[in-house]
Amino acid sequence: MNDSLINNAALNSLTNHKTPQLNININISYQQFELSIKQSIPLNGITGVFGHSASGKSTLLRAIAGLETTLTGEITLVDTSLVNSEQGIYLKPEQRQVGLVFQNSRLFSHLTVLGNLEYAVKRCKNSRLSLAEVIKLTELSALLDQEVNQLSGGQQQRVALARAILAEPKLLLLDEPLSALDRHSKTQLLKMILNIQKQLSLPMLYVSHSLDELQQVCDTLLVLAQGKVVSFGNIHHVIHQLNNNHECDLIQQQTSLSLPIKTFNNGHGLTALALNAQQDIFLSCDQAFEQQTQLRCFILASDISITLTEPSNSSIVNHLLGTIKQINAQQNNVLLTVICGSQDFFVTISAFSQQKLSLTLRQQVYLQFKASAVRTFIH
Ligand SMILES: Nc1ncnc2c1ncn2[C@@H]1O[C@H](COP(=O)(O)OP(=O)(O)OP(=O)(O)O)[C@@H](O)[C@H]1O
Repeated sequence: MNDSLINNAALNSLTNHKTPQLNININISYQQFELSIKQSIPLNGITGVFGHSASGKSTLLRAIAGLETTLTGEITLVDTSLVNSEQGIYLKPEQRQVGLVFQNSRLFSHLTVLGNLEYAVKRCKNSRLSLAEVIKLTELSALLDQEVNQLSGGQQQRVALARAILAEPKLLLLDEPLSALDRHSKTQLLKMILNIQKQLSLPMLYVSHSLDELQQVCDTLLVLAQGKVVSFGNIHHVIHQLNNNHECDLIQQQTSLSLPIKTFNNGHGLTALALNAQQDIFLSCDQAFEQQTQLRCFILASDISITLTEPSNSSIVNHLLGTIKQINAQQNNVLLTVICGSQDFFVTISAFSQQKLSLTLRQQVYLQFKASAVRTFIH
């Protein structure tokens, strides 16, 4: 494990003792693969689980859900011991109060939507949530009489989500729930998942290959490589740490932001986000921003360029004054970390341009990027 990538300050604030935790300390050995995870995860909001293929993401979720029988160690969910191999504790999946939604929805194909949901209600021992409430949250009221095999992939995933929620889990595990869907359905379901998380205060662990998806909905990110944790903490901090991690080669280098919306529409189709008291960031306006006060967005490091003087005759709308904090050589490119106010921005330029502009540490520069370079995945 690369300890330098674990963001200790962020970790301490996240693992505040008042927040209930999922404590994991487990080993799983397959012939060709070993998973070795020791991590406390605060049970608030959505925690993303990210990593290359075969890094152990699904194995971790399966271990928490009780579907991996060969593990040793401990898993504690709040104050319930799910696994303690020394004490011989190994709760069955149905005893864990952990819900699981997979990539394919695994519904009962011989039942209608309502039949699938009623089955979940019958199996649930609690009754905090009403069926009507869950149908509303998952927007299934128009589909109740339909056979599930007549539904689209996105509709089936909504039924799977509803069924998992109806079991009233303490933790919901989502394993690539959107990977088979088109972008429109992904956006719709991501919004729904966010809303459900907030309405029910239901903590979630969300596995995805797509950093764009995770960046939009997760508060915390856990990054795995070869069965081990390489990074954990606040989503923006972790993404920024990964920018400088050559070995991982996991992400497109980027600046990840959550910013307040200052002006929804400036009259020219641009939305202004408040970076700080002096500086705004403009992006193309979307009707959905009108409902929001805060926006998650990201800017690829390759979409930002550097000038030494403030551009006054440019069509590019975003110009930010900043100071070079770090210069990281990467083959023919350099990754610059430039601090603007208190926000780090990441910029890749060619080594040739760095030489041409004689860029050095602590130098003041202007960053420039188009409104269209400020990206959002869902609104
Ligand atoms: N039952 C098993 N027996 C042997 N090896 C297994 C078993 N289950 C998983 N593995 C191995 O464990 C490794 C991790 O698999 P896992 O499915 O957890 O990865 P992942 O990060 O979820 O990958 P992907 O993103 O491709 O779904 C893989 O090399 C896989 O072959």
